[in-house]
Amino acid sequence: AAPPKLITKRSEEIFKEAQELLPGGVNSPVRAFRSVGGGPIVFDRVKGAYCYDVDGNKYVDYVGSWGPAIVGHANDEVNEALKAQIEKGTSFGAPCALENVLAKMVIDRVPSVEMVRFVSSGTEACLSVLRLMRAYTGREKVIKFTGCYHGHADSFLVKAGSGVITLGLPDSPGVPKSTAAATLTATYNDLESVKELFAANKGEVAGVILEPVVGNSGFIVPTKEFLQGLRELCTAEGAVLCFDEVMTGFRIAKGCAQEHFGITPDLTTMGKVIGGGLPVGAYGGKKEIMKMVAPAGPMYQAGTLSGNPMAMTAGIKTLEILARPGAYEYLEKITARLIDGIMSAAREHGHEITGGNISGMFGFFFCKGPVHCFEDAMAADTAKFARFHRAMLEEGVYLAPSQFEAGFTSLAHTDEDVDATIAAARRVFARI
Ligand SMILES: Cc1ncc(COP(=O)(O)O)c(CN[C@@H](CN)CCC(=O)O)c1O
Repeated sequence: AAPPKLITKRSEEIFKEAQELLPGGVNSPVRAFRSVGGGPIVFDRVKGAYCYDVDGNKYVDYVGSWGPAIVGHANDEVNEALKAQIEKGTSFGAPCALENVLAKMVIDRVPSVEMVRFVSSGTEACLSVLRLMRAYTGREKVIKFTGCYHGHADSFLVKAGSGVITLGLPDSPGVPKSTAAATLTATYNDLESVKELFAANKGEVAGVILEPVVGNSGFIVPTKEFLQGLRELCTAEGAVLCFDEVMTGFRIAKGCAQEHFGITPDLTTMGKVIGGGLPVGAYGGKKEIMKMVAPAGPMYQAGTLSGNPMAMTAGIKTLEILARPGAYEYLEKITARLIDGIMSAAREHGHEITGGNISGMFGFFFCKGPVHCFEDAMAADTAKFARFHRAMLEEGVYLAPSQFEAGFTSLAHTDEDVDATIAAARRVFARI
């Protein structure tokens, strides 16, 4: 059957103008659709599981603003709470009780986090935690993993995963060689590669940072042995273990990926979900380490809008909704059905595919698999992914515009949405 005709005239006009105003026409690279081709869809509004573009088209949205929209876009309860707060002002630049409320909710849910500092993005949380690892240990080197992305601070743009890899730039221009030199890169799910780095840099490694479930090379799950091994290695080497839970936090489980796998990091970074769609990042962990942070301790870190009452309000309401009975069971049920349906549809039409989900985070690769690390993910047929992405847009399904990104569901996605998506995938796999 011929694909439905998708009218995107207004999107094209707006994006054309944007390209004269914003680098690449966007304020974040992945939004430009460069790795899937075709022009991006310009959103007019979002609600629940759906996004609506400026040409009046409606899509089931599996990006959800890259994670924050876990209780559904423009959730009525979140909006009500924000409307009430806005009357009291959007930013104080002074202490506010709401910061204590969200901090207590985070600390209650994540036992390894005894103290937390709010910032305004995941990048800010990760660059702060890097400085904290170094301040706490007095060491300078850090170990990260190929294909993991921790925001765009200089030290992390060394074989970063999201964005940089999608744009095919393994190292970003502008990152000083001296800075990059202090970042060691290992292979995900490969404990030997980490041991080698520790051995080659004896006593110099401040810490190890990783995505405890990778979302920035596509969806890649760690083995429990890998996480357990990292935990033991860091303890033995006197290095700090940091889980970057900006994407996995409060999505993989109520207590984050660290609860799901039963492994306890020393520090955790968070973002996305805890802002409920407003700008929030956070880093936290053992009091002994967090007490290094100014003004309690000597490590400086600050932010004008850190902990602002609007962002705290959205985060508080979002975590409240997620704490209701059955929330995570629901995310697991609909997301497992979605990814199983997509993979069955692919196989029915002879397409190689591998993938999976944990709770409301999922992903798939167009290759035989299994995919244990970024190097494995590079086998994926990205040209096929691009065709699939565009064809699914024509069917009214909005997927992450890169093979090297994960997908996200929400409490607003229904069985009907999932069934419609699987039916669309079946039609598309028959013709791509
Ligand atoms: C594990 C992890 N750590 C840190 C970050 C950076 O967070 P932000 O600075 O974008 O809030 C992210 C941001 N994720 C990307 C999605 N690949 C955000 C989308 C974008 O870059 O536009 C992340 O996934």
